[in-house]
Amino acid sequence: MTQRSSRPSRPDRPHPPRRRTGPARPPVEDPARQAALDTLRAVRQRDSYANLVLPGLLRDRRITGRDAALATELTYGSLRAQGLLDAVLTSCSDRPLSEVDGAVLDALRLGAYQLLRTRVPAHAAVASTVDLVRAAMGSGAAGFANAVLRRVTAQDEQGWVDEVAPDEETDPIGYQAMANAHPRWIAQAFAEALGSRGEPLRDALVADDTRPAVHLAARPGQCSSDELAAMTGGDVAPYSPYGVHLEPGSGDPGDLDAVRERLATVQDEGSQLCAVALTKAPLEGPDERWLDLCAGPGGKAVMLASLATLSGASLDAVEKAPHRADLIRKAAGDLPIAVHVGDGRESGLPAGSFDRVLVDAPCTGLGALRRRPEARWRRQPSDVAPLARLQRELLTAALELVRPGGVVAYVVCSPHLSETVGVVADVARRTGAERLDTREFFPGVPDLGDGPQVQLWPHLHGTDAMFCALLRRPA
Ligand SMILES: C[S@@+](CC[C@H](N)C(=O)[O-])C[C@H]1O[C@@H](n2cnc3c(N)ncnc32)[C@H](O)[C@@H]1O
Repeated sequence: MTQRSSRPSRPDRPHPPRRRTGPARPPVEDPARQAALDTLRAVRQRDSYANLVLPGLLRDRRITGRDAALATELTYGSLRAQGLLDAVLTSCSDRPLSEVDGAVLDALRLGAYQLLRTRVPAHAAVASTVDLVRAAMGSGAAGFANAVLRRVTAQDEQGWVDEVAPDEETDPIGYQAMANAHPRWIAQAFAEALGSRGEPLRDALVADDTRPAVHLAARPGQCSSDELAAMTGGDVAPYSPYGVHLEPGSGDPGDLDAVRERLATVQDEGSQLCAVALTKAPLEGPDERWLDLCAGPGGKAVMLASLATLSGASLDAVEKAPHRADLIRKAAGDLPIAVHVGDGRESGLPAGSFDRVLVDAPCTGLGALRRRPEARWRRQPSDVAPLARLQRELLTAALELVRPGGVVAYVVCSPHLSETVGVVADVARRTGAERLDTREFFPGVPDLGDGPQVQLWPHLHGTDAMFCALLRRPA
């Protein structure tokens, strides 16, 4: 049980300034924090993706080495932890954060993150944040930031969690959600998928809150995982026959020779396993035509096309968004992939004409939150139902496009039951498709539960939380 700390009496809560006071100073000499702050602003104002904005900023400003590493840690960390940071900052401010200027709030989050979750000394975290605020907003805002952050220093992270989280005994999911900086509804969805509220949920949320390794996939037929590991200094992955892991923060993997020369792609090991599983299910009769029904930007299509080429099959790829179809063509290079721009639900491709079909359906992406720092606070519970409807329709279309006896892999990067077993059970019932024991096609991978589907987890497998179910169209 969590003991709630009795809070020491505090000085009056600081009031945020209503408007700028005093002249702004020239930019501070703190390129790492300035880059982090500018990225937070882009994410807040323009709904940008931090992992697209920050690398560009670092490149343009020629920020490298330790400064680049610090900027990355502070940016991604502040975004991941936003809900927890905001709960703490709310406790330290006399008015709702919605009334605090957005630029000041970005800086406060950056400062609070340093205080609660890094080893940056408290005085440096406060002073550097106050400098950033002064440079951008003037001395009134700087005074407000200083007062709020000084109050944050009153406790460490655990102390604040005990204060702002729901009681662990009466609301274990709410407590774990706050302690591990996840929205409650996502922690609830994880708990339902895990069938547990206790240790497994905590382990899953902790792993989801940790910066992941970069995963590479050696291109089948071009390079082995041993060769790729030797070329990149990485480690051969534990489960995927093509996988290599690189340390988190090993730089932009797009700069690696192996990636530039198309010997490897950047791809989560879980995605590799799902694509390979589709190719392993036994088939009676021809095995010549494969289809990727939701293919952009082409990660799994490249893996499938490489394997298809080795086994004498061909790959068609459907993608609804034209710019993502272009990405497939670009990723394919000289691999023969027939790319079709269109809706997978009515692709116009002949029914019953494919031997294997992948449906890597659009989803909430709750399984890849560790790779998209801001995503967990953007997604809403109301996103789930329309996606689940689309997923059912796409899976139904796939079972029409595959020939009798052919195999469909339904894959999502989410453990949410409405997107996973809910979709598969419903479509299998309505179409009469046979659900295969998918675990057989993930050889050597432990902790796959009772089947027949496979749910991977960051805390168990070191992969994104990918879901995969193989179905066979009745002969
Ligand atoms: C999860 S992503 C696929 C990732 C891809 N398989 C890979 O490994 O790189 C889902 C893709 O489906 C596309 N999509 C969304 N609705 C679609 C539809 N109705 N038909 C076909 N593609 C669709 C999205 O644009 C997105 O590119």
